[in-house]
Formats: sequence, C-alpha cells, structure tokens
Amino acid sequence: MLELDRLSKTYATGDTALSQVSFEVPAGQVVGLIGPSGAGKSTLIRCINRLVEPSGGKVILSGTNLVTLRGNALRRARRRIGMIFQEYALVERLTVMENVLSGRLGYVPAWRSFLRRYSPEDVAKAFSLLEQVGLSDHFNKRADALSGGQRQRVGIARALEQDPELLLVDEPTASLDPKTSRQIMRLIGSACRKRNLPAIINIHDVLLAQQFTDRIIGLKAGEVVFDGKPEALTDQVLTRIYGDEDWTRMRGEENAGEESQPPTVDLAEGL
Ligand SMILES: Nc1ncnc2c1ncn2[C@@H]1O[C@H](COP(=O)(O)OP(=O)(O)OP(=O)(O)O)[C@@H](O)[C@H]1O
Repeated sequence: MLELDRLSKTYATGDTALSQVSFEVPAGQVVGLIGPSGAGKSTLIRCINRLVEPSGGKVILSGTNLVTLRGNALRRARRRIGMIFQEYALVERLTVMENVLSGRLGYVPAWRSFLRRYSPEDVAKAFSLLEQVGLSDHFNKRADALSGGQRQRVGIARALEQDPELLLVDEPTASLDPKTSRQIMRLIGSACRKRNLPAIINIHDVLLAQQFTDRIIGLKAGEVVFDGKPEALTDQVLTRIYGDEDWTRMRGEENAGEESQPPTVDLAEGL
C-alpha cells in the first residue's frame, strides 16, 4: 500500500506544485491521475520516487517513509518502484531481452551488472514476461526496431521484471494511437490486478482513464479537487478540474470513433 501524507512541493522558483496532498492507494488499485497542464501530476509522481525532493509531507510505501531515506536505503527503495514512461526510456541499441533484464539491475551486484550477467531465474522470468506482453518472437530484436506500442510493452515487461511493490506510470499512451493506447492501458490494469500491485497513472486522456482505472484523482493547481470512482467523473466534476468545455459532446465524438474500431485483441491474458 502507498500512502501520501500532506505531500508538498514548492520549487526554488517559488512555484508551489503540490500543496498538502494526502491519499492512500491500496494494493491492486489502479489510480488515474488527471488534471490540466501544470496541475502538478508529474511533480507528484516524481516526489514519490524522489526524482524531485518533496518540500514537506510523507510518502509511505509498505510502512517505510521514503522521504527520509538516503544513499543505499533510497536506492533499495527505488527498486521497489516500477516506472513506465511516455517515451519508453529503452536503451535503443540493446535487444528487447536486455532491456527487460535491465529491470533487475538494482538487484544484481555491480560487477555482474557491468558485465550484464543475469541469473537463469531472471532470464526465465524475462522470457515469461515477454510472452505475456505478446513479444516473445521479438526478444532478440534491437529496441529501435520496434513500433511505439511494442516499445511500451517492453517498458511494461521491464517494470514487472523488477518485481515492484508500486507502479508509477507517466503518460503511457501519449505517443500511441487510440487502439494501441487501449491495449497498453488494459495490459497495465491486468498486470496490477494479477499481482495486487498499486499503480498511479498520470494520464491526459480522461476517457481512457475512466475506462481503465479503478479510481480517479483530479489535481488542480497542486490540490486534489476530485477523488472518486471513474463513473462519478461527471461533466460538472470535469469542469471543476479543467474549466468550461463541452464534455458531453467530447464523449459523443469519442464514442462515435470507438464504434468504428475493430474489437481489440486482449494481450493481457495471463499477465
Ligand atoms: N523543475 C521545475 N522548476 C520550477 N518549477 C517547476 C518545475 N517543474 C514543474 N514546475 C512547476 O510546477 C507546476 C506543476 O508542474 P508539473 O509538471 O508537475 O505539472 P503537470 O500536471 O505534470 O503538467 P503537464 O500535464 O503539462 O505535464 C507548474 O507550475 C510548473 O511550472
């Protein structure tokens, strides 16, 4: 379980990106984090893994307050957090398999990670994950030979190879087409449910968030202005988060596009 307790961040420039944000994410729950540009979504994700230093408050992961950790203890805590990025953050010249195995780097001794030697268990696990994300035929391809959707699946497998206790996902679908985006969201959701993993997904696409997450948290100017079930995200709530817009029409247009799409192949089975 993840608990944020009055998490705050004011940058050196004086910009307050987060003010006293508190919520809990229980095991297995997938949270969609939404809000307008500048609301503090990336800052929130980065404060959790300490890529940004919080100015105040606590980030408690399975009983440990991550905010007070330093040095080795912080490194050990970070490997408990799987990250999935918008731009995939793969090592382009390495193979798919090597990219997935890099999820173990935080675990192997320095000399082994330098030589990129992994245990047979790590390799077997990586094969299994690649199979689960539908990429077992591509294990030996270079990452730069893959499509965006395939790269993101490698990113998911790499995060899971790490055996994380928490997944932080930053705009996973921003560079993908609508159908691939849905497959990726479905994969992330089913991986979390199967492993009882809590996840926070920073996502701009409100409809995707509504469809594929268990709970939505709406940030505005660094504060939580909505926290509830996806179906409670009414037009009034969207206006509270983003300001005036014709939300009903937006949903209508999106649904019209949806009907013309062929049924998606569910790659997530077994994940
Ligand atoms: N490194 C930084 N230094 C100073 N201010 C920053 C820094 N990073 C973010 N901010 C400010 O903090 C606030 C929140 O930014 P943040 O990037 O967290 O928002 P966001 O919701 O992720 O936006 P977007 O959806 O556009 O990525 C903004 O006012 C931004 O200008």
